[in-house]
Order: sequence, then structure tokens, then C-alpha cells
Amino acid sequence: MSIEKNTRPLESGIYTDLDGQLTYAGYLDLGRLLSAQHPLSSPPHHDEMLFIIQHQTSELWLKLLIHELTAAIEHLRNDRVWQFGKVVARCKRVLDQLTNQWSVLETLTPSEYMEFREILGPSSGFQSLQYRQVEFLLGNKNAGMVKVFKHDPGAQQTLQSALDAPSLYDEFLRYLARWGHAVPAAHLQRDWSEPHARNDDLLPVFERIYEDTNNFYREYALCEDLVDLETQFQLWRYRHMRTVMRIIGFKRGTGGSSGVDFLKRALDLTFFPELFEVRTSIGRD
Ligand code: HEM
Ligand SMILES: N[C@@H](CC(=O)c1ccccc1NC=O)C(=O)O
Repeated sequence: MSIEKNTRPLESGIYTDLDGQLTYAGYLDLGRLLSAQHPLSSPPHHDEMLFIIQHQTSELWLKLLIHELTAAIEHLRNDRVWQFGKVVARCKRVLDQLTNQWSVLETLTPSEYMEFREILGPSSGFQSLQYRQVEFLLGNKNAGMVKVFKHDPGAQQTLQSALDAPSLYDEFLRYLARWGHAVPAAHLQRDWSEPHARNDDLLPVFERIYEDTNNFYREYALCEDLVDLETQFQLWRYRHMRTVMRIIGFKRGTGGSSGVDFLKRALDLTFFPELFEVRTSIGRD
């Protein structure tokens, strides 16, 4: 019997004549996907493949994240709270993947990286269009980033549209206003290309929700979803900064920045400031 030979026989129903049919490789366009790794080091450096694939897989997850965050914003705009929760749950898991993936790149030592770093020229993750779109969707708007894409008008247009559109938090504040919460008018119609400006007047809105969670359970759950998203996103930033620190120390970045110091400063940014501040103020007399 095959079990004794430690093999699994094919079943007779399994398709083996796939000429002209939709196949795995065809559906997934694997011919293109798996021939898109082009190491530049010469002679080829063993670890450049890791470097390329780490970035390419990150870009694929970022693509899904943009897809899901865009849907999340659209659900919120249309008061589809349950659907919003489903999509955001997926975003959190995608961010988990992106964050945990740093452990693969952390196996690259400084000595190995230095052997091929020079081939990267001025290229840098700083120029990732999809990463910048995610930052803008979450609300970290920065008009200055658009000029980084001057060399690519299509990319520049995509980023400009993301800059000009309301972010997740903007749509959330509009949602709260529609459902009777006292969101100041300045947050309901404004120049969306600016980042959200922290506002004391929003604190009572969130205090009311967090102090009466039975009544406002929908709003409360949405708030906690946003807190999860920001926390998870910060973990990605932190792991990136620590990975960079262990691989290039305090060297300048290939993109022209100061390196680790520049990445550390991103950790002080916040998408949803009032959602963290409300935690300080609730429960006080
Ligand atoms: C050896 C590995 C890596 C090193 C040494 C490194 C280093 C750096 C440095 C120094 C910067 C600052 C900009 C600059 O001057 O270049 C940066 C930015 C960035 N990197 Fe990396 N990086 C690495 C891997 C990755 C990976 C795998 C990704 C995944 C896509 C990534 C995405 C980014 C992004 C999105 C930024 C912009 C961050 C921001 O604007 O706050 N990096 N990286
Ligand atoms: N900024 C990195 C280079 C780097 O990591 C990189 C280069 C090209 C494409 C993506 C990259 N990833 C993140 O910045 C460095 O300074 O070594």
C-alpha cells in the first residue's frame, strides 16, 4: 500500500490535462510575479534576493491594505458600521503580517548589507508610493511628500488625490456628527490636504462615548478599532527603525535623510490624538 511507501497517490478525478485552461500560474500571473526579481550586485550577492523579496512582499501587503482602507472609509461614509468592522479587522491582520515580517530581514547582518548597499544608489523606501498612500489614508497628510514623485507624473497624481481626500479620521468625525455628536464644524468641512489638527473641543465628544459605552457601543467599538490601527501601525514604524538601527547604525539613509533619527521622529506622530487623550481624562470627577 502507498501508506507504507509514504506517498499519496493522485486521485483519478484530479485534472492533469490543463492545456488551454485557467491554471494556478495563469490566474496568479506567476510568470510575471516570479520574474520580477532583478538583483543588481555583480557578482550576485546571496542576500540581495532577501532584500528584494522583503520589499516586494511588503508592497503586495500594502496594496491590499490600501484596498481595504479605501473600502473602510467608504463604508463609514455610508454608515455601514458592521461592514467597516469586518474590513478593519482584516487591515489589522495585514498590519500584523507587515510588522512580523521584519524578523525575516533582521537576519541580514550589517556586514552582509554593506556588501551590496552601494548598488541601491539614491533609492529608498521613502519613495514608496503605496506606503505614502497608506499614511495619507490614515491622516498623516504632508503636501511636501508629493514632490518626491515629480519623476513619475502618474504616481504624483495618485498621491495628490489621496492628499486631497478626507482621511479615515475625517470620515469618522463626520460619521459622529451625523449621529448627533457635537463635533465642531471646523472638522466637517475643511482643507483635507492638511493633517488633522488636535482640538480640545473634541475631547468632550469622546468622553461622552467612553463614559457611556452601553449607550454609545457602536461609536465606542469604532474608536477602539482606530486605536488598534494606530497602535499596530506604530509597531511597524518602530520595528523598521530598530531593524535599520541594527543594520546601518546611525549612517545617513540612501534617500538623503539623517537615517535612524529621521525614522524616530515619525514615532511622535499620531493619527487620532484625541482617542489617546480621552484615556487620560475619563473617570475623573
Ligand atoms: C536593510 C533594510 C532597510 C534599511 C537599512 C532601511 C533604511 C531606511 C532609512 C534610512 C530610511 C529614511 C529615508 C532615507 O534616507 O533613506 C527609510 C525609510 C523608509 N523605508 Fe526603509 N530600510 C530598510 C528596509 C525597508 C523595508 C523592507 C521597507 C518596506 C517597504 C522599508 C520602507 C521604508 C519606508 C516606507 C520609508 C519611509 C518612512 C517614513 O517616511 O517615515 N524599508 N528606510
Ligand atoms: N534607505 C536604505 C536603503 C533601503 O533600505 C532601500 C533601498 C531601495 C529600496 C528600498 C529600500 N528600503 C527602505 O528604505 C539605506 O539607507 O540603506
